[in-house]
Amino acid sequence: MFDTTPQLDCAGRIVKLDRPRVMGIVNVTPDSFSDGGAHDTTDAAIAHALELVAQGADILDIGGESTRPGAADVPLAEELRRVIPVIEQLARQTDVPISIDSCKPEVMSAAVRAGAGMINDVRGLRGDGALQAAAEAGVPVVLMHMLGEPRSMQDAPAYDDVVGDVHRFLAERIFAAEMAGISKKNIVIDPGFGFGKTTAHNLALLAQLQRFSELGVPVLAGLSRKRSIGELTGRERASERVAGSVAAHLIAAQRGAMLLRVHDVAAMVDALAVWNAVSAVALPRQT
Ligand SMILES: Nc1nc2ncc(COP(=O)(O)OP(=O)(O)O)nc2c(=O)[nH]1
Repeated sequence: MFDTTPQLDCAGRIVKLDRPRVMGIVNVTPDSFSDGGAHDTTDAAIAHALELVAQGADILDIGGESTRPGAADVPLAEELRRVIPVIEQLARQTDVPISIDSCKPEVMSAAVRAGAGMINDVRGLRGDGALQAAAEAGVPVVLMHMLGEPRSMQDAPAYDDVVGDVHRFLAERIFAAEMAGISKKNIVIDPGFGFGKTTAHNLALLAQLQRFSELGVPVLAGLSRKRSIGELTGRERASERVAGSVAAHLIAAQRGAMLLRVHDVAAMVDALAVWNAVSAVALPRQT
């Protein structure tokens, strides 16, 4: 019997989308908003990545440049220095698919050559050469919505209709990716929580997340430890936003998200264990 379950083929490493999957965040940066400096050497990043695998991560997302509001650009050579050794060594130590979180086409290409099987671009492949690099890499891509640039995106974000505007943007990026030769089965979309959005905007996007599944590709949600979670819970410190982040990602899963991008993998895996068990319960037929 042919298995028709959707899946992502990440350079031979398969992510089955039969249930929400957990993407573990590995920031090889000194300044990431919630864990900057914690894993910013090759050895520390690899150790952290393997810990996330042990906690149940289905994908690892390796990033060498912070995208937090106000973040400075990282030069190409420095970003390559940060992420490529991690990906090369990690790919030999785990079978878990590896995603590269970068906007630079040269980093995307080098990362895939080094063993990455997914490209995650917070700019939705809008950079010069990014679509071509991703098409040539032939791996799944995550297209995310961002309003403006990290430096200024949170200054005063405004939309006529945030859900409609983000929906249109992502539909356009899917079209652009397909025109560049990227197969639709290799496309994931992401509304970009916190990337040029107020908490009200993020709540509208989460409340109506189901609408994005209309675009016919898997949806990724990334709310982990973000400022909006802090505002809603009163948790000033990012590391104290685990429960709020898990709650938000469960709501995202309930509204169609198939990939959940989180720092706190063990907590998310436990929450999904309960969610999956309830989802598997056969409901009495409505008479
Ligand atoms: N697809 C996707 N990628 C992302 N990359 C980075 C961040 C920001 O989180 P983090 O990586 O923890 O922080 P920083 O960018 O400061 O390293 N959020 C997303 C997201 O929501 N979706």
